[in-house]
Amino acid sequence: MFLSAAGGTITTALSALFFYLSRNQDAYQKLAHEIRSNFTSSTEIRGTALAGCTYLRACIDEAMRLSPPAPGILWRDLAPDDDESQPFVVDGHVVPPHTIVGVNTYSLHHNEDYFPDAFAYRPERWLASSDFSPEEKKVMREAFAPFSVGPRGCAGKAMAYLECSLVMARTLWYFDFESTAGELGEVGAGKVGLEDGRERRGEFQLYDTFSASHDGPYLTFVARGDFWKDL
Ligand code: HEM
Repeated sequence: MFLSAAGGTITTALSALFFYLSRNQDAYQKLAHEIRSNFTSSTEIRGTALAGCTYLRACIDEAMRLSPPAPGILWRDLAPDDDESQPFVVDGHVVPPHTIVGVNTYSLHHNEDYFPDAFAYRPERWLASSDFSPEEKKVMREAFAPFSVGPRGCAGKAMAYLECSLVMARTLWYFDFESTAGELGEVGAGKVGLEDGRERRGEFQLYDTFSASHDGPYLTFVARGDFWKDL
């Protein structure tokens, strides 16, 4: 359980992050600038300085919003020791005993009522300084649930953010990257002619098994000067 919770989810989160950054130059340039101006050597890329990279966090959250590593429905019902003499009420609806209920995370994250411009990769929506109103930001924050919520939510959330942050920040320290030329560079992307809902080229495609699986992305990395010699 621990390995499957930690491994598949992290690889999907990182793959989605690389995919969206390779296709959104504005976000890529802002993130590369944040990493390359906040640190003076690769060994500094850790701890509170890394946690303080707000654009990096926004990029990670926006990738997990668009392509949540656990994209399906996390079913719930009353626990055996819950008091069934009291009605189980969800958002004003009485749910009869022994009924399972759940919310699909992919749908939640693409609901225009919660996320304006829901299919666009816009890390700015997570920044304090963004154009979104405080009310819009509050709604988005509350509707964002890649790790689920409550007592059965993800036990590894902090580690997940640390892993994603470290991998992306250190990659951008040592390399530039872009989508690989030709057909391989399109692996993982939506395409006209695929099944309904999979036609958006800019969207990283997920296949919901127990946790999500995916294809690609294939990227080409170019070393930045001589920095790689520290490795
Ligand atoms: C981006 C990465 C990750 C995402 C999106 C994610 C997402 C989730 C979600 C949605 C659940 C709730 C499942 C449910 O309610 O049925 C969960 C549970 C869990 N996660 Fe993660 N996870 C991630 C990384 C990790 C890592 C790195 C670890 C461990 C180091 C981990 C350990 C766990 C464990 C142990 C549970 C079960 C908690 C419980 O049932 O009490 N996860 N995760």
